[in-house]
Amino acid sequence: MRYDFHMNDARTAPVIIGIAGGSGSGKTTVVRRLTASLGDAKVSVLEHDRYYRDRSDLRLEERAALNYDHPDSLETDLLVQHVKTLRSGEPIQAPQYDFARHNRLDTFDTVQPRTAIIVEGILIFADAPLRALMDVKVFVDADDDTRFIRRLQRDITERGRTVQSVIDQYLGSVKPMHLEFVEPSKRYADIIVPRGGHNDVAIEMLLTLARGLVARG
Ligand SMILES: Nc1ncnc2c1ncn2[C@@H]1O[C@H](COP(=O)(O)OP(=O)(O)O)[C@@H](O)[C@H]1O
Ligand SMILES: O=c1ccn([C@@H]2O[C@H](COP(=O)(O)O)[C@@H](O)[C@H]2O)c(=O)[nH]1
Repeated sequence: MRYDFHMNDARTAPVIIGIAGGSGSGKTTVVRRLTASLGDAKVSVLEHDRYYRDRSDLRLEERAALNYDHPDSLETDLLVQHVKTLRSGEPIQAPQYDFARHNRLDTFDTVQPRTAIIVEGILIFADAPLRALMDVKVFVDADDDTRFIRRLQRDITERGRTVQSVIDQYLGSVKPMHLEFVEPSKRYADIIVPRGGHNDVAIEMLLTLARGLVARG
């Protein structure tokens, strides 16, 4: 079978796979399965989350009150530049982000150019220049209540939040921004994975596609 998408047949550039979906939908789970299937040596992952803007100008309480689900909260231009750099075969310095303190760290991770570049995040399909770089666009879907429950558990155990703060943030910004920006961006997906990161049939099909693309690289 031949996969054309919008890429050249004589591929030398890496295949760029976008994994989008609402918060708690299972994106990270899908990325892990792709990485395990293709092999660490062939895959680099760039999380859009790394590119939340630096707001050291604000106090922690002020940063905690910001809307982190609007596209303007992210430095997407820098991510676009980094994806282009990786595509041209050069490594990049990806920013590190501290979710507990809602701020960029002043340390970076070196990300190497590899055969497959996975770009992951809630808002990656909401940005036209970023979308244009992707060869395959996957949207991981899950019911809103399921996503909220997962987020509640994750934010309390991993991101230092209280139950009330997760509820307030969800109702104040996560849910309205999801409806305004994330859900409508699903229309750009080539593949939609229903029921999140543990949908074995859908994920197996995605892995077969990805292995085929990487083998051509
Ligand atoms: N289909 C599923 N059924 C049950 N738990 C799931 C499923 N998909 C993901 N999870 C769990 O839900 C949590 C959030 O998934 P994750 O992949 O981190 O979401 P995201 O990266 O989209 O925020 C994780 O603890 C993960 O193990
Ligand atoms: O400082 C921050 C930055 C982001 N968030 C929230 O993170 C999620 C996106 O992460 P997922 O892993 O996709 O859930 C987004 O909904 C932001 O609300 C934050 O709380 N604080």
